[in-house]
Order: sequence, then structure tokens, then C-alpha cells
Amino acid sequence: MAPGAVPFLPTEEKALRESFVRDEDERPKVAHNVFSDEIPVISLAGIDEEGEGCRRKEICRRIVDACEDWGIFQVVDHGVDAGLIADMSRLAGEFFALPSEEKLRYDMSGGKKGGFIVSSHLQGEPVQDWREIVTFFSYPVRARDYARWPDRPAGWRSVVERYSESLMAVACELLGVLSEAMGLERGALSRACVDMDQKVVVNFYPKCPQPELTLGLKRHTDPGTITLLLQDQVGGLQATRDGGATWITVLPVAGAFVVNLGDHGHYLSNGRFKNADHQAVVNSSCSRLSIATFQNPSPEAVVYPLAVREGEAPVMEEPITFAEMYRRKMSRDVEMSRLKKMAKMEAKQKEAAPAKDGEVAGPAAGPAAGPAAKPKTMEEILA
Ligand SMILES: O=C(O)CCC(=O)C(=O)O
Ligand SMILES: [Fe+2]
Repeated sequence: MAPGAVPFLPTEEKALRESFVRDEDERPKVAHNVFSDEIPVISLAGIDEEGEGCRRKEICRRIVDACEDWGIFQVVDHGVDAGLIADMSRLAGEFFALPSEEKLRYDMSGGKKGGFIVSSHLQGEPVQDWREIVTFFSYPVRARDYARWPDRPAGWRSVVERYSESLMAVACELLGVLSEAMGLERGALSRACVDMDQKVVVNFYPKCPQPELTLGLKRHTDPGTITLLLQDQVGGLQATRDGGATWITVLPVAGAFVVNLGDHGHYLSNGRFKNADHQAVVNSSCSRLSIATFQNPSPEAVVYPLAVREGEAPVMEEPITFAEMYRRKMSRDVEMSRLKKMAKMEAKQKEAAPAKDGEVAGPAAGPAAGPAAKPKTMEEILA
């Protein structure tokens, strides 16, 4: 466990522990419940209609506009049974209410694939996220490891299986729309994922004593093709289009899925579709639950733009596998955090001993100012 990390979130303490305190530039700029209506809510009713002036054309147009704009949209009338969504949400809430020992039966630290963990499954995070997660890999079906799926609360496994299957269908439908928008045939994006992976992450954000100092989940883009996020009515999902200068809080819509384009979707569209830049904020009055279903290509799938429009250059230098794409992304993230930490330490040292007139302040000495880190392997990235 990282220094200062705790096995459970200290929700009863009055002041936030240092390990959760974000640098000022990373702290929330907008409250969890000041909602924006900028992200379109799109009904998928009639998506099967074909022909001139049909509903499908209008739905596609709105989805494509949203992908070019924020890389985010919400869908309703998506065909997933409302009772199933209610069951999934209820069971997710019940899981986090289980006693700590029960949740820790699925402890995933040490790089285990799936289970329960506090904050993050990544190593070397300089600041902790204010959340607990339970995660499991649901597709391909042959790769399911039921030993890593909770067996409590009762009914979890069968509900989760039905939920995963329903969301896989919605995801494939949406990938069909995006493929057509790229001038390709409907199955193109799904095929580029080879044997599509699906991973479900249930996020639980307890109420927090000082939410203005921390994040439930730090700013990021999702690595995969698309993510379907189910959130409760509390609010906390935020998005930025200007590199984090300004943020909006996505309006929670009951029964809707928020669809985020991921890095893979971004690359395959040659950068035409944005990869949603997002984070989750917390609050001091109640906990929040969200269920993210990540649709990813298989690790060996080749990542390269499927369509490059006239006058554009490919956004990638060479085709790489998704596993390599993910590894590079993660080591970039770790390296960025390292550099930021170094810069902060240098600034502190300069503050303590400012350069005298005529003297040039040199780089900080010590281990933090060492040579650039060597590329990390996945084993070094996962907690
Ligand atoms: O909880 C949220 O609103 C965001 C979750 C998310 O972005 C993720 O799990 O990748
Ligand atoms: Fe995300």
C-alpha cells in the first residue's frame, strides 16, 4: 500500500487526511450539484428505422455531433430493462454496505484481476482518490473468473450477468452508429475490437469531510472504445473541453447511460471523435454510486485509424496493439505525476532558500531530481 494510504476511507474524521489533498490546480472548480445541460440526452427509440428521413439518421447525427464536441452524450430509450437497472443499482449499493471483512475477501491489491479496492488499482498515485471500487471482467465470457466476482449480496452474479449482456448489446449498437458516421460498414468498429472485452467498475464515493480539497476520481480519459456509465441522482461526473480550465457537471438523468468516448475510439476515428476528459467530484452530504461499463478491444487488437479523411494526417505514427497503447498511456500518467511532484518539491526548496542576487537557482538536488524514469511494465503499474 502507498505511504499514507488507508485500507478504508476515514469518513468520520473532520479534516481530510493529507494523502487525499489535491494540488490547488486539480481541485474541483464546480460543485457536484451545479448541473449543466450541455451534454445532449438522446433517445434511441426508432434506431432500427431505415430509409430517407428516418429516426436512425437523426439519432446518428446527434450522436456524431456530441462525439465531435465533448466525446460525451447520454442515451435513454436504450432498451435495457428498467427493473434490471434498478436491481443492479440496489445490489451495488448493498455490496458497499457489507462489513469491511466481507469486502476484503475480494481484495485485489497485488495485481489481481478483479475484486475490491480502495481508491485505485494503480500503483504510485501521489494522491488518493476518495472512492471504493468493485470490478470484474465480464467479456469475453470464456475469460470470466467467477472466483473474483463477489458472491454476496445474494443474486449478484445472475443480475450482473444479465446487466453485462444488455450493455454489450447497447454498446455494439452505438459502435454501429459511429462506424457508419465514419463512412464504414456497421460492424467495422466492433470488428476492430476483435473479441471485445468488457469490464465493469462499480464506484462508490462515500460522503467526504472536505470535498473541496479532493476528487472521487482524478481527471482522466478512459482507455477503451466507449464507456457506458450509470449514475445515481446525486451528481458528481464532470467534464472539461479545455484541458481542465473549466468544467461542467453532467446532469443525472434517471435510467440514462452516459456514454464516454475513450482513447481507442478517439484513435480509430483519427481524432475526429473526442476522448472524454472527465473526473468525479464528491460532496459532504451523501454518498454516490456509479457503474462504469468499459467496452475495450482485446489486448492484441491493432490500434490505428480506420478512416483518415481527405486533408488529414493519421494521428498515430504506427499501428500498435491495444495492450501497448494502454501500457504507454499508463506509464505517461505515472511519469506526469512524477514530474509534477518534482516541480513541487523544487518550488518548495526555492521558497525555503531563495537564490541571492546574481546567483542562478540550480535544479533541486536529491533523489527526486534523478534521471527520467525508465518505461514501466504492467506489473509495475498495477497495485
Ligand atoms: O463516477 C463517475 O461519474 C465517473 C466514473 C469514471 O469516470 C470511471 O470509472 O472511469
Ligand atoms: Fe472514466
